[in-house]
Amino acid sequence: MSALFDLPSSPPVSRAGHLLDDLNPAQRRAVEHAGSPLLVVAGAGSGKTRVLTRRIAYLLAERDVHPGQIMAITFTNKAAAEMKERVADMVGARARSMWVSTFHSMCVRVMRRDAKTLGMSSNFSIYDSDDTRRLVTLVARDLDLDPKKYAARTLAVHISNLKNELIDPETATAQATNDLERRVAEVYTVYQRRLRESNSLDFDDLIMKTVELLQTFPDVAEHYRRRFRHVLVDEYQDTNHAQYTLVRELVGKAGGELPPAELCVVGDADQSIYAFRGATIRNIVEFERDYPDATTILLEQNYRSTQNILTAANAVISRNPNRRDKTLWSDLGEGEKIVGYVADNEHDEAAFVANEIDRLVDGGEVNNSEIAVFYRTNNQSRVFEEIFIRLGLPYRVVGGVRFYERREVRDALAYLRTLANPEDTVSLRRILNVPKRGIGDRAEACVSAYAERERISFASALREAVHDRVPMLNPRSRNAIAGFVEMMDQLGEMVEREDDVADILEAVLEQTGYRTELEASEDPQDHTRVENLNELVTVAREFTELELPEGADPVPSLPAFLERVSLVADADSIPDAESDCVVTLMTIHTAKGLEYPVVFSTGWEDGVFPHMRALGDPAELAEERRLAYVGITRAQRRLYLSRALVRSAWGQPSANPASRFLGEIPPDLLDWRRVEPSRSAPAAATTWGRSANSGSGIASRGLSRPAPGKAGWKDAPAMKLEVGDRVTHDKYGLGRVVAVDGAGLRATATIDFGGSGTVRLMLIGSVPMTKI
Ligand SMILES: Nc1ncnc2c1ncn2[C@@H]1O[C@H](COP(=O)(O)OP(=O)(O)OP(=O)(O)O)[C@@H](O)[C@H]1O
Ligand SMILES: [Mg+2]
Repeated sequence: MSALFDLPSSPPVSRAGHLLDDLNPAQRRAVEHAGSPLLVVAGAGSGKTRVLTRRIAYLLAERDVHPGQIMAITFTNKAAAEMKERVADMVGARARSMWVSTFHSMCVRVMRRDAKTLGMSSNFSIYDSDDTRRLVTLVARDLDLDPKKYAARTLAVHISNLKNELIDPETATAQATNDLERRVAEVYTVYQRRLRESNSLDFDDLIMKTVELLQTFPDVAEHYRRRFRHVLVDEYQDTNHAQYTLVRELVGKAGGELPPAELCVVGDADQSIYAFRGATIRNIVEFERDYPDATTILLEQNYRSTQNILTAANAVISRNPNRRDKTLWSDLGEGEKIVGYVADNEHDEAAFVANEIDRLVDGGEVNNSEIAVFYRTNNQSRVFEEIFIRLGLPYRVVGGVRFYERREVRDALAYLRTLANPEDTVSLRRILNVPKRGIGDRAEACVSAYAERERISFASALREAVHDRVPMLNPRSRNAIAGFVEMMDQLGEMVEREDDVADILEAVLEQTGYRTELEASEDPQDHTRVENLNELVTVAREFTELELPEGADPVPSLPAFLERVSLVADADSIPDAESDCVVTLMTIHTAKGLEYPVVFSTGWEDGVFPHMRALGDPAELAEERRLAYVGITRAQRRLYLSRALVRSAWGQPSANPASRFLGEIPPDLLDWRRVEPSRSAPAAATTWGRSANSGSGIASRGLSRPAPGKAGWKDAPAMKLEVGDRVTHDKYGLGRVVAVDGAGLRATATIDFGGSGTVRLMLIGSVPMTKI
């Protein structure tokens, strides 16, 4: 559920009063502000996105700005579509001529129009991370690099980092100071040349080339600056250097013939969670230096969450060094306590979440669509899916292995991409022998070597092969290539005629024999593949039937379709609250900007969250803590934090201590439904024990409790503790008692063990703990 673009929708707004009525004074100032660059900085849920959307409406309704003069940048395509829809609700169809999109979609649009200026053709392909890796692999192989020493994935990350910093291959080469950097620069140089020969751009190029275009060709920059008089950016804390520069170029500088465009950015440095993509809070922190006449507005009231949730979030984030402290408050009341749960293992954790969802929904408090389950990494979704399926609980997983990443779908799209852009070598080589048609690796290598030697594209080299000009090629391969080229030419005629993309796709699946081969297969997986391909045809059919926005240039459906599928991101498949009544499962990264009445945030274990990688690295740990802050602040009314004592990762059960972030939440905000049983406190097993996996061998790791009913434990006196007592525990070390509950058999103490977290322990039995 995302209630982010909640403009008043009926009746159409025409008075400023209506647009400003339900804003607080600071928000109102941000909406009304005119002239100088504007930065709105504020913590989570304080209405930043609301201000941005409302500002657009205000510009149109009250400042006579034409929709065509507005460019707004959101973090996902879905957010962009929603924002646009809301504004269209208010001002009618003319809102359609605004550009509201992600950075990437915006750049595709610019590049389609102006690629020729950079010497490229406008039918370029967009390489996603998988294509990028394939091309890097090919390049590294051609350069004879040892794949063990230089993994394609790593090289690709380095190249991406360079591009995010707008460093071109020449500069990278000149700046390289060690062996790795030199290798990276070498691969980058060839990789970039190959991209160009393939008439393709990777994701990072979309931004970098657009910057290059604007910086190298003042008349092009001038065109966009004249057009876009208002630039608005949401989630500014997650922009990288390239995106920052792009915004600067679009806005233009003071002192020129044209005054700079009005810039409005909103963000929260505490929510910067994309450093691994080069995002830097520098952009937000130094906004006032970048734009000396800037105005900054702070928002302090949070309208999303209850105070308990906010206090917990504030407590966690306040542990980060070098941050500007913010006062964020809510008048929604204290609300429920945060529920904590310590599970035996990940199955137990999932069972707890599922039962609790059942209980909340049965009780009529919320419906499924108001509930989200978060985890740190995608692979954690599986156990939830298993149990949700078993219980018949409707859900949707956002992200993970996506439809467009499936092999058969990628193959089909590679055909379409090759048809749209014959120079697209990665796509062409992918489908050259799929389905098998007798063009083996050796033949491919001969063609590739010839292409490289003659400095022609792989597609041109294939044509040369048909005319027997490629050496070392045997006649059978040559015939196979001739057959392939002829088939592609025939399909290419459909593209020239601008047939519907769905018809072209159908023709591809039939003429290549791809579908027939899968249908004839005995493997049940192949039948699923046929279904996926049929689904792709349906997507294409729907796309063809989409109504064109008013005033939009009619574009042939093939390139437009390919562009659409290239830019689909995880977050674009977030269910709509109104139409899909499902529980949403996703990573915390994907949940950025969203809000849900009930949030289950799971896997709060050191090594899981914070991620293993971050444990020894203060900068990464700070980023994980920001992620914790983002996770907590998605919750409106109820927040559950859970962890598992043992979790299987890569087939191995491993015991994880509590996430250190749990220990940073004031204990009085937490209601522990189940605590970690102390090793010899078997009562926990009888009182709460509900391990979905007991007897799975995990007990041998010494984490399970002794079987209930063993002699002796009931007779042991309960340890006497009071709030404030200091204790030392065999496992957790030093701690301080923060609460004591129950008596006799039910006596428990909640103890703050600092870095090891806050734990509620049974006091009966021989607790491995001493009062000091
Ligand atoms: N003045 C207001 N009155 C009532 N509700 C408001 C007000 N401002 C914001 N809200 C509501 O508060 C919630 C959070 O707003 P919004 O999503 O815009 O915050 P944000 O600062 O963008 O959050 P995040 O940092 O998570 O992106 C939304 O449901 C929004 O409708
Ligand atoms: Mg927001």
